[in-house]
Amino acid sequence: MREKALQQNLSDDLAIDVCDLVKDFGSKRAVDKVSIQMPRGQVWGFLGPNGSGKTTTIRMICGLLEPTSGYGNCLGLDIQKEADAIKKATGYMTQKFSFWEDMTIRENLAFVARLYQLHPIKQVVDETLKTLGLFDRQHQLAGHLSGGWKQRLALAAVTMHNPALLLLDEPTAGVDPQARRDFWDEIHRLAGSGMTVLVSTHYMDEAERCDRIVYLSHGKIMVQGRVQEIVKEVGLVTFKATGDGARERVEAFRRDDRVDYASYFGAALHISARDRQALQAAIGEFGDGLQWQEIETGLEDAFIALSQMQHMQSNTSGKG
Ligand SMILES: Nc1ncnc2c1ncn2[C@@H]1O[C@H](COP(=O)(O)OP(=O)(O)OP(=O)(O)O)[C@@H](O)[C@H]1O
Repeated sequence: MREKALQQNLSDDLAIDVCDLVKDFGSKRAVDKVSIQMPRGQVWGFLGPNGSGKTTTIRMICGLLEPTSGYGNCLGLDIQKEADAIKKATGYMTQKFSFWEDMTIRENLAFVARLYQLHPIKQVVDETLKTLGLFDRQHQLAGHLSGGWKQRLALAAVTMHNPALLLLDEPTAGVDPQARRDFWDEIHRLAGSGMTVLVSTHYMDEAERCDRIVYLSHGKIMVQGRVQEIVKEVGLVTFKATGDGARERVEAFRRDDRVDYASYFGAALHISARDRQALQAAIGEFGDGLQWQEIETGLEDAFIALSQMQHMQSNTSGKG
C-alpha cells in the first residue's frame, strides 16, 4: 500500500527512477536499497568491484529480474508491471552478448530486425550498418571478427530498434584501447541523438567520459556524482614519489595504518590518505631520499581507497 502511494511520486521526466531496490538470492543480499534517479539524455557510469551488484541492478531496472522489494519506473513504465513494454523500449547489451558466429554481420542484424518486427528489414539493416560503420564488413562472418568489431556488432543489434534507453554491461571488456575509444565515440553520438545510456565499466578512463557516476559496493551505492565531486567527497590527500627505491617502499606504506592506499604506477609511488598529518608523518618515517610532490587525487585512487575502506568496515562489522 505504502509502495503504491510512493509510486505516484515517481517522475516520468526521468529515464530511470527506482527506489530502495533490494534483491536477495537465498540468504545473499546482492542489491541493498539502491535508488537511482537518472534524467533522460545523459550517459551514466555504473562502477564497483566484481560482485557489487551492478548487473543485478541493471536487470531489475529493465524488467528482467523481479526485485525482492523496492519499486520504480524505467522510461515512465513500472518495472514490475510493465516489464514487456520496458524490454521493447530499451536496448540491453549483456556481458556475454552472443551472435550466430557462422552468420555474417548482415544476417545477424536481419535476424534481430525480424525479432523486433522492424520493417522494411533491408532498409533498417542498411541504415544500421551505415550508422555503426559496419557496411563494408557486412558479409564477414561474425565469428571471424576481432573483439572491437564484435562489440560494435552487438551495439548495432541492441540499438537497431532505436531504444530510448541503452543499458550496457561492461561492453568493452577485453577490447583494445583504440576500439574502446571508437566504441565510446558511438555511445556519445547515440546520447547526442537523445538516447539515455547507463554503462557499467571497470575502466577509469571510461568512467571519466560519463556525465555522472554511481559507485556500488556490496550491493549499496557508496557514492554518486560527477567525477570531480566524487573525488572531492572521498576526501583523499595524495602524494607522489619518484627516485631510486620508490617501488620498493610500496609495501612499507601499504602496511602502515596511516596510509589508506599505496600503489606504484606511471613510474611513481602514489600514496593517499584522508588524514593529511598522518600521511605526512608516514612519509617522514618511510619516505627518506625520494622526491615527493602533492598531486590531485585521481578517480582510480579514490575508488580503490573507497573499496578498501568499505572492505575494512565490513570486516569490522563482521567481527562485532
Ligand atoms: N542468479 C544468481 N543466483 C545467486 N547469486 C547471484 C545470482 N546473480 C548474481 N548473484 C550474486 O549477486 C552478487 C552481485 O552480482 P552481480 O553480477 O550483480 O555483480 P556485478 O557488480 O555485476 O559483478 P561483475 O563486475 O563481476 O559483473 C554476487 O555475489 C553474485 O554472485
